[in-house]
Amino acid sequence: MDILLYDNWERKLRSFQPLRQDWVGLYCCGPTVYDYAHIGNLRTYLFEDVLRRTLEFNGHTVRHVINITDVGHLVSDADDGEDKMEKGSRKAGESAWDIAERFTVAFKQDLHSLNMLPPQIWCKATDHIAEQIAFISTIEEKGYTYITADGVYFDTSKQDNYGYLARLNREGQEAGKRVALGDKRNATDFALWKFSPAGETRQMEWDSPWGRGFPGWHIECSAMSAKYLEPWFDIHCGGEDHIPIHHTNEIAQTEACYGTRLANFWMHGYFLQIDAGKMSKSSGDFLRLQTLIDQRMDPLAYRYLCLTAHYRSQLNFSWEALTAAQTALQRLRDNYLSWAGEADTAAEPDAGFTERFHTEINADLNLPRALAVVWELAKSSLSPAVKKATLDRFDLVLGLDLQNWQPPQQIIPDEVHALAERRRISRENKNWAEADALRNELRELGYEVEDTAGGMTIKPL
Ligand SMILES: Nc1ncnc2c1ncn2[C@@H]1O[C@H](COP(=O)(O)OP(=O)(O)OP(=O)(O)O)[C@@H](O)[C@H]1O
Ligand SMILES: [Zn+2]
Repeated sequence: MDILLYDNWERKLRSFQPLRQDWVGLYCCGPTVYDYAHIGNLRTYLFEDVLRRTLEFNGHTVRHVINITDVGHLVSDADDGEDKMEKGSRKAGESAWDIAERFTVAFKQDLHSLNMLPPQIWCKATDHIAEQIAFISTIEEKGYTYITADGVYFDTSKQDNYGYLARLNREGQEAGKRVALGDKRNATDFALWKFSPAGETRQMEWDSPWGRGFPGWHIECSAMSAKYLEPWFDIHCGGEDHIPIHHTNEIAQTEACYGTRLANFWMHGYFLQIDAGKMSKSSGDFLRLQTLIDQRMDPLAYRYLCLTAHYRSQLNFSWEALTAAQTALQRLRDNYLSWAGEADTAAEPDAGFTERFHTEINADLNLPRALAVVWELAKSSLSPAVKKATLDRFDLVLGLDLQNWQPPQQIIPDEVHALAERRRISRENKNWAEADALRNELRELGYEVEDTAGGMTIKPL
């Protein structure tokens, strides 16, 4: 079945055809690890996870790469200001290397809690300084760079189609920003390598042919995607904010270096909003996955919530919407569990429902409509065994981990524990009448004690 995906380069739905027979290259711009990820960032990774699962559902083998930006992403996307890592390090009172490690671990844990498939390749910017320097050297040899007092810059006027992804109006930008150009030749020029500030030692800095310093933010993605995929690969993803600067500049670099525009498809996840504004790490006021868990929300309820909105529309977060998602997820789990309990034989997924679900996910990941198919399946008159088998198949894409869900263990009140303990002591003292009376008292409270070789267990009746 054809897969239609919205390609932001051509600004239209295109039929997806892999560039190679053996794998599909999928590169997703990763987090800048100066703080915890917020649930907005995680929405983008959830969209990418569903994309990967959809490709796999269609029989493709995906080579999925996520990078970790642990150096070079400046506070301003216009290559000004402090490195977010150095700033985060000061705020946390820890070294930049330590916060990078700590927030990378936390990020991977978040992906795991949301049941995202780990990429085959994780790669971090600071492990690939040599590759980035080599990349810049090639661009320099090809005549696309110039050097200013603070770094090596990419001269965007050398490329006729610079900014095509974002449909940038370059003349307008030049006119508007001329005053703030500094040493840059064009408003859209960007840093490939920044020099360490004179007289200062940064925590993260390296020698290079141009001087001691650190790579610009965009070069890591061009260098690492070429290394782990190819200079020209299938699908490149990120959040919608990456379109005008980060992805535009990645394309410029790769085109200058290899003469290809990096990826065949450019796909972007739209923002999670809060109070009608973008949820943002830099604003300091954001919700983490842990914040939701602290409010007794299941991380997979957030996954469900994200599935209810198309990735190309913004989603406004509210606690009401999350609670509704948690209720819906729980209903689905209860349904699934009851089918699993009734199904005495294994069955094949229903072909008609599977085809409809497949059609929706292949229509540019229309998960809201795919979820509607799920609920129709739940209400259908199919046998429990077939419903379960069909939903198992769908869950390969939904990623709600239905198979592994267990009803939470009931919490046994202290009073019941205390009675059971008294009964244990009565038995130890061979006071059988008292032990029996206590057993009856426990039954009246709705609990059964069982004496086992290893002690006793208490179960609700
Ligand atoms: N509110 C949001 N909703 C969805 N995706 C987002 C949101 N904010 C950022 N993203 C995406 O999350 C991914 C990780 O971004 P990154 O860690 O670089 O965030 P950041 O730019 O440092 O943080 P912020 O923009 O929140 O200050 C990127 O693909 C980015 O486009
Ligand atoms: Zn990137």
